[in-house]
Amino acid sequence: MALSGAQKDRGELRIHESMDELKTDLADYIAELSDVSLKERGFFAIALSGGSLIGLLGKLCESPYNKTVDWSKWYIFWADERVVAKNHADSNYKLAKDGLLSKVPIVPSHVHSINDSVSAEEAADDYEFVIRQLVKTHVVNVSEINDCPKFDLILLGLGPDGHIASLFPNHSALDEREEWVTFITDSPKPPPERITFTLPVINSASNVAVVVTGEGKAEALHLAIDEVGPDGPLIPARMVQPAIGKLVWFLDKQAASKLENSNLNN
Ligand SMILES: O=C1O[C@H](COP(=O)(O)O)[C@@H](O)[C@H](O)[C@H]1O
Repeated sequence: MALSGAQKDRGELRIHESMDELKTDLADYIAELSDVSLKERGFFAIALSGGSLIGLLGKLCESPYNKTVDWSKWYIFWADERVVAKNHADSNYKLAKDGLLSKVPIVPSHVHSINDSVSAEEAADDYEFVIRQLVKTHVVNVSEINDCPKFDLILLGLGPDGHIASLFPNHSALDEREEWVTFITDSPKPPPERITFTLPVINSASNVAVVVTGEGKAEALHLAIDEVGPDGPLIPARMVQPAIGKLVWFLDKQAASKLENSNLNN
């Protein structure tokens, strides 16, 4: 049985007893958001991350989701991508293709991966251009409070250093306020060249889910969620603060083990 509760200003915490429970809850949550978006506006624009997240989405390829989800209306984006060839082991696209996209009937032209044949800077510019075109056709909604795209759902992982997408601690990319997609060439985690959604885009989404498992992320999760005082470190995950949208944390017990309030009850 999952523990669920709201943490003041830090969104909803869902702490799961087992990986199986977490995966089912995550699949239910995504399928439900997809239904709501399709009813409301006819499209579901979802941005994926890479890393361990994809392995946790596996239930979506299974019954009942593979039959009940209307995959034909899904539009896939990446909250961040490594600037490597699409068939490279480090590619977030490859990870998602192998683990999810090749197993469900998503329309190939709805899969918006980055241009892997140009520099990181050009890839970021190209990706932003693509999103701008899709905002014009309403495939991606636009925020009512700024001119940012409003993705129906952005799925994020969390690095042990507190990074989300490819926004790393103390990196100048965290200060980007104009661009929707930016690039870095000095990622502390290899590979060095990456593109990433900026904080304004992440915080303009209708829904943001951060999926975190394992003891190795417990300290970062504590710093992301608990009160750390004015002198505490401001890690990127703490800057995930949707302006209007809903923030949900999908956690296992190990990741939640350092939270001050991990015995949440509604
Ligand atoms: O490099 C990245 O790391 C984060 C976290 O990955 P994880 O394997 O520790 O879950 C991931 O969310 C991001 O998309 C990826 O590019």
